Amino acid sequence: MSEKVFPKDFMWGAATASYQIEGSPLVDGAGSSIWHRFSHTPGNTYNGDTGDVADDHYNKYKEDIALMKELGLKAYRFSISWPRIFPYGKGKINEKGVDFYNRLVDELLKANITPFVTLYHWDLPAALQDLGGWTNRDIAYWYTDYADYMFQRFGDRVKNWITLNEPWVMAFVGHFMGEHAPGMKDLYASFSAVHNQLRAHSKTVKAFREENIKEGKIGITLSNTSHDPAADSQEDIDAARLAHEWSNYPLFLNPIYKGDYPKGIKEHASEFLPHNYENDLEEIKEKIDFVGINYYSGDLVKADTKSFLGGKNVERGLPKTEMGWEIYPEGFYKILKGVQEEYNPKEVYVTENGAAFDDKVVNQEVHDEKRIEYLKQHLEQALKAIQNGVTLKGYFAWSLLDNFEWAWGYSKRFGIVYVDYKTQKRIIKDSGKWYSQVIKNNSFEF
Ligand SMILES: OC[C@H]1NNC[C@@H](O)[C@@H]1O
Ligand SMILES: [Ca+2]
Repeated sequence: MSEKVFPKDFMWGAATASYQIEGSPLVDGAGSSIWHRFSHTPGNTYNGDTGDVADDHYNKYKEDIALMKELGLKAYRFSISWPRIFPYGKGKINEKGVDFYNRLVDELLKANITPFVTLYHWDLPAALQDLGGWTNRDIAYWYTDYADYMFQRFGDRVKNWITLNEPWVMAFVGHFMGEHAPGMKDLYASFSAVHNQLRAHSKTVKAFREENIKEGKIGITLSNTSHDPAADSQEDIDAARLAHEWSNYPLFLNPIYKGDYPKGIKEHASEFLPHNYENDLEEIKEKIDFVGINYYSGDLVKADTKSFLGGKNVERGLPKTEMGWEIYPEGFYKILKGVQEEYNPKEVYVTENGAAFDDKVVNQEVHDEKRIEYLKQHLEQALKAIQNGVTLKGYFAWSLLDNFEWAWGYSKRFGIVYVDYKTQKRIIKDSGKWYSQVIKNNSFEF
């Protein structure tokens, strides 16, 4: 393979999530989600933004799939909204909710685009939160029943399944920092949410195997930030390693592949792990078909006794995206290489990578050269990872469309396609045009 071309059949895609793009959160019998509640609670989101309309994808999905086809996407990663299917999380099924995803999947297949379905991208049915949500051990059963029902209804057409999106963010930004739904600030609840998400994930993998879905593959998507020691001192090196074990793929892949939490977590955070967590480790250890890696940025970690796990993030002084995240492409390589070395997954997909910049429309065009530069720098690192033994099979740009960026509302634009929220008009940005050339050439050089 020439040094700039990706392997044949490399899976080029783009990613979105239900609450961020669909709108119509309570239409056609859908139940409320914790993000509907959180965004409707004053003070929680920028400008009081909510997912009530978002990109109106619930109604415009055909137009958006035509856009994906125009871009030449091979695959599309999206999430199913659990409360559209089970308005109360369990029990009563909402056929109209199932219907929406049936129409979406059928339209994707018609356009020859491979669906990659995330079963859970944070919009938990609010009724389950009233029962404790991810801190209630029974959620492992509620989630598995929901997932298994999705396998039964869509398994004939959907072959690639992701159980959870970024369980670390759900657990800690949602239950410790309080900046995401359900808005808790409780470290014990956070580790309980980690543990119950792992239990739910592995029970679901077992149920998936029993469904015998032809050519079916199941994996998990994990968030990652490349953490380097601020100085070449043992305490900074240790702090950076601990930050890696806690906030990156090891927190979940160590239990899944090796049957226990990472060493550093057991040494420094065992008091927060649920009582008798050891009894669940054998069940959590369950083979998966691929690992989904999300990557955006890197930081430096400096030893700091006042911070959780004894480390605080400091900056390198690199250029930043609109999110204030430093642009560190080398960290992408480190994360990809690291996951292969530490757990040797059969397959790896980059399930999210992208950047928010201050996009402006000029004569119906968006000249987002910074985003093209960001994507190119990161694709160079992804190709280098493949050339160094990483079993990387595909890459999903985050995101197809500008959308609801959680607590930041609509103030941060990650799309390769611009959305004018007043008119719901879509404009393919220069980065979208560039990305369609990458797909055509299977290379970032053309
Ligand atoms: O912050 C950008 C993205 N990060 N991963 C999860 C997605 O839902 C976010 O929009
Ligand atoms: Ca097992």
